Amino acid sequence: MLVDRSRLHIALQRSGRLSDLSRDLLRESGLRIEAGKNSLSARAANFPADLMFVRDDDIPTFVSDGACELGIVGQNVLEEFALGSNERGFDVLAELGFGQCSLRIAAPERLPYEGVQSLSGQRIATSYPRLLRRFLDERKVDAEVVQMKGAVELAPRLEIAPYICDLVSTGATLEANGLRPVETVLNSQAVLIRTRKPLDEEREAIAGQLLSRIDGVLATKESKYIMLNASEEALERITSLLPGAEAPTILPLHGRPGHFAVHAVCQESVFWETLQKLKGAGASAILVVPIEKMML
Ligand SMILES: Nc1ncnc2c1ncn2[C@@H]1O[C@H](COP(=O)(O)OP(=O)(O)OP(=O)(O)O)[C@@H](O)[C@H]1O
Ligand SMILES: O=P(O)(O)OC[C@H]1O[C@H](OP(=O)(O)OP(=O)(O)O)[C@H](O)[C@@H]1O
Ligand SMILES: [Mg+2]
Repeated sequence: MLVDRSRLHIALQRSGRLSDLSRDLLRESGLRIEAGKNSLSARAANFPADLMFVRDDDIPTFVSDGACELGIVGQNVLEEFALGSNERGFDVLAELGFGQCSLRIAAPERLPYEGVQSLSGQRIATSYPRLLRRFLDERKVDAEVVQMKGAVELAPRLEIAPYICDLVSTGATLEANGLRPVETVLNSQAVLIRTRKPLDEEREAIAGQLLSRIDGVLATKESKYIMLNASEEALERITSLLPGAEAPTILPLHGRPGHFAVHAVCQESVFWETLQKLKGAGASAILVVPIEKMML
């Protein structure tokens, strides 16, 4: 079947750390996706979008070429790709808050390390040669970059290179291989990207619809709806304590003159400390409830 250009094409990782979370985000945005683990593509049953399940390394190319209008990929893969191309063919639309990891240089536990100059004249194994080279150049360190496709943590044991530069999140893989992180090259998370190639009017409208739903999903993840009661004198202090709430609604409480209900959408995390401060400022009957959907 040829590509249906009346639909939107979204490139997602087929199988790996970002796969389930990318699909979840689209599902939360209302797309009904019925695809088995082995499918290479899927049609959203209730939205004019087709999902393409590919290797994450291919996503920046597909989106830059316009083969897929949108894609979800880690900043690490995206920036490595961008450093190797003359023109930027994509725009980053949103940071998605999952797939957090860092590209870090690590050294064997037994090797002393006294800052980046310790890397001078040394070999460093990595799957991210361009990001690593940029890091070294910016610090005027002359080291040899050895490229590996995977299992980079094995390089010191195999005497391929004493240092490595690879993705780290918990640090468990480094520790299991007798390594410790010494430098951070890039902090990364999954991002939503779109092609810079112009879309026709119809697909621009479909993309706009999906993007506003995704914005809504991302906003609700952090947001909470707060309700509380307070006396008139305490209102100013209490509203100033509400995190990320712009214009709270203030309603008189029936049968309690001088007392009000305050309702607000807080677009930042609401911690126990905040609730304690609100209580200390005179708030009572404080309720914090999750928000299911939001369209800004
Ligand atoms: N330990 C980690 N914790 C959190 N996120 C990670 C971690 N390792 C990698 N990631 C993020 O998830 C992305 C995908 O990682 P994964 O290991 O599934 O990639 P891959 O093996 O290259 O997969 P593919 O088969 O698609 O090429 C990485 O590019 C990075 O953005
Ligand atoms: O700091 P940690 O939590 O231990 O995570 C780090 C590991 O995660 C990634 O590999 P992954 O497990 O995704 O396998 P891969 O080799 O297939 O990329 C990365 O390449 C590290 O090896
Ligand atoms: Mg890959």
